[in-house]
Amino acid sequence: MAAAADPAPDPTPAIRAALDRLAGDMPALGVAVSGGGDSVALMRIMAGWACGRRIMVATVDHGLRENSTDEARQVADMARSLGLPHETLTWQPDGMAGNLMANARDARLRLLSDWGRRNDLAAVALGHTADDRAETLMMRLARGSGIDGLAAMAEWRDAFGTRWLRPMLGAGRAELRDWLRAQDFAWIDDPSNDRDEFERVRIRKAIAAMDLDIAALSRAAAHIAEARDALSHYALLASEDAVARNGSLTLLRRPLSDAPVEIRRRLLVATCRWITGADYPPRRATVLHALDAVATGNRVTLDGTIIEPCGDRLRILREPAAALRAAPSTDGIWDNRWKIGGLRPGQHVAAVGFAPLPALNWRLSGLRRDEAAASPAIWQGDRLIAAPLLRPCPPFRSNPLRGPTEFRKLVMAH
Ligand SMILES: Nc1ncnc2c1ncn2[C@@H]1O[C@H](COP(=O)(O)OP(=O)(O)OP(=O)(O)O)[C@@H](O)[C@H]1O
Repeated sequence: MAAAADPAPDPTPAIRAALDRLAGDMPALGVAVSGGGDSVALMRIMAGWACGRRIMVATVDHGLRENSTDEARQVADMARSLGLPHETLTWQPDGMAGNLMANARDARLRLLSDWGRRNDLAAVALGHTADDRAETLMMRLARGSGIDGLAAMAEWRDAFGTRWLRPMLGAGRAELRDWLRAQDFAWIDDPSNDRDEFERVRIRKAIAAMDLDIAALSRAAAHIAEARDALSHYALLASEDAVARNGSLTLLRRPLSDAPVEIRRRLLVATCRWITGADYPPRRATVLHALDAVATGNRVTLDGTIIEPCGDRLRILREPAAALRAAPSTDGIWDNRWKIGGLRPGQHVAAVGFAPLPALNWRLSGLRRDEAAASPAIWQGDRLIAAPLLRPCPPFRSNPLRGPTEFRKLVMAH
């Protein structure tokens, strides 16, 4: 008599435990489901785990494959059968410039993030697995990435204004598919997962050819992530005296210059992102170059900011040229830095600029000239109505979008 095949191991208890750890007290959560095996498994596991929590499902239709609309509909049907509300979010690529996959991923995260905000979701869960983490680690090793890159895929991350959760990093892709098969649950196979022109597919095949242990690679990435978190804590300590004012930041030079280069790099990146609101850090080589210049007492520009040694301090402010390039705003959110209240129809926010400064007597504001030039002003056509940072002018109100808490978050960001 043939021996009965071993039942597929059940990956769900570990994933439910990860969900408890990452999202235990969140009342409402989203799950992003492409229809592939991993995210379908996650949706099914979350439906069973919900226990009174509101779980919503979204699929992004990139329109990049012929049947993408039909696939989104299939996911909607699966969600409905689990009693979960589903929404399809449509991406309209504006041209095909740049790296299509990276553009599609960023667009996907932005659409999902807006969806999460509209629906009051505390976080959105993604279906990345131990295989994804292992592949990312290998890709980044091959590119010579720094520690943040090698920390490949954390269990949670804040980006695009949303908290993303990855509760399945402890589970393997094959294990999840075995589980789905054993339960008779369907999923959609994406043919591009087999196309050699994608770096990830080539790496996946290389890992298989070398018979590398996915779980061990994934654990290595987790260890690197722990080391990265320790560095972030050290950086936070070195920046304890940071002062945020009028959209600029001042750091003490001493703890900075005494710190190892990686700590200084992390601080400069956090500072830059705090000022500009950029989703991604400036390139490593550019940051290291800026650090060298600053160490020798020079003023440099970095990614739309000015970094300036000033006695025992380092000041980082918005570069006026970058502020002048920022799109004029009619809703009050300007240059990804300021929220201006009290705008009337026909008025917009744009940089103060240099020309009108004498009329505003900017010296009374205590701001420096370049700081004043990069600050927000209310314009009617080409007439400057008010510059709230230079002189308070009700009914206009100005609030920076980020304060000291956001700075600390950015130092710890991954
Ligand atoms: N089109 C999409 N719509 C919604 N979520 C998506 C979409 N594509 C990817 N995701 C989310 O991002 C995660 C990682 O994306 P990735 O491209 O690695 O997955 P995938 O190959 O599409 O398949 P799978 O769903 O099996 O993870 C997915 O698990 C899913 O949570």
